[in-house]
Amino acid sequence: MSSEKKKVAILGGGNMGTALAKGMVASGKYIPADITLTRRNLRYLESMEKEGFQVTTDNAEAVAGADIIILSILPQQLDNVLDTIAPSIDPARHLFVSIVTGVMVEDIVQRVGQEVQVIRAMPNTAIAIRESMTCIAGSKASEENRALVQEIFEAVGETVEIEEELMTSATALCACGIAFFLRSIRAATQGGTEIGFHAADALRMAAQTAKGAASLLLYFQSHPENEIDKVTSPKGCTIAGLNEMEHHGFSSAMIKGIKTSSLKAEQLYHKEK
Ligand SMILES: NC(=O)C1=CN([C@@H]2O[C@H](COP(=O)(O)OP(=O)(O)OC[C@H]3O[C@@H](n4cnc5c(N)ncnc54)[C@H](OP(=O)(O)O)[C@@H]3O)[C@@H](O)[C@H]2O)C=CC1
Ligand SMILES: O=C(O)[C@@H]1CCC=N1
Repeated sequence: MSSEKKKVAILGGGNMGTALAKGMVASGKYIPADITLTRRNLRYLESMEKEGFQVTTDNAEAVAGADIIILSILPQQLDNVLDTIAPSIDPARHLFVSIVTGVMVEDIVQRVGQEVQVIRAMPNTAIAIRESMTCIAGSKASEENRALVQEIFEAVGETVEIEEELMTSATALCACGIAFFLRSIRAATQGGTEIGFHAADALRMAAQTAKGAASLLLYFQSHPENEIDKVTSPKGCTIAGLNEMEHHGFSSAMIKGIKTSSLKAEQLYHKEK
């Protein structure tokens, strides 16, 4: 069966669940009626319902009507949801995709049955505009199901297949990474405002500059230092500013932040057990 024909239940229609649903529809491979979103407070899904998505508070009912179940609740909400849906799971039909941070495939199958196929995916919020970097791990799933999940996420951005043991690292680098790069754009905006631009103009200028920097790397497939070397004129203002940032720990702060996020991601589910 091709992915277009599959019915999807997204359990946890919050930030990621709704962004993923919108991205899937924007890809043209799904229509809103194919996708059911669940959450306890349906008031927040009214706009999705108006767009034609199915919405319900009943996770078991959503599972019963779907082929692909996407877990998009918080780590601390997972056990409760899995226990509720366990009786409705048909391992021959259902494919589970978990985007829940810090939860291993083994954690899920231990709760719902070893025969259930589970693939982990770690997208980021750019999935809403089909620009996600999604890391996928599911070496125990069938090739057909892995291809299916890859197809879903390739329609909403770039994908890379990784070993599951690297999933928390992927979370820090790519999912949390959106916030890290956004904060650096905000900082650039603050600098731009201090040197003369209105904040809104500075933000637009900084965001397009950041997009240009990332695009250079992706287009030329080059190393950042190659591109930096082209900007830093001898005795110039770029190297003066860059070195000042490094004296204040710019690279070090990013590296330490990513390591801290990765450690935290690892503890989100297991620490509370
Ligand atoms: N935000 C991000 O950038 C990324 C997040 N992730 C992971 O994705 C998952 C979701 O994150 P995010 O969307 O940001 O979190 P949100 O808190 O925005 O979404 C979680 C949703 O789950 C719903 N929920 C809670 N309990 C239940 C339940 N029993 N049944 C159905 N729905 C329920 C909540 O709604 P209500 O309270 O109304 O029930 C809420 O809307 C997390 O595990 C996170 O770690 C992964 C990649 C990126
Ligand atoms: O902050 C979090 O825990 C989630 C996981 C990755 C992005 N947001």
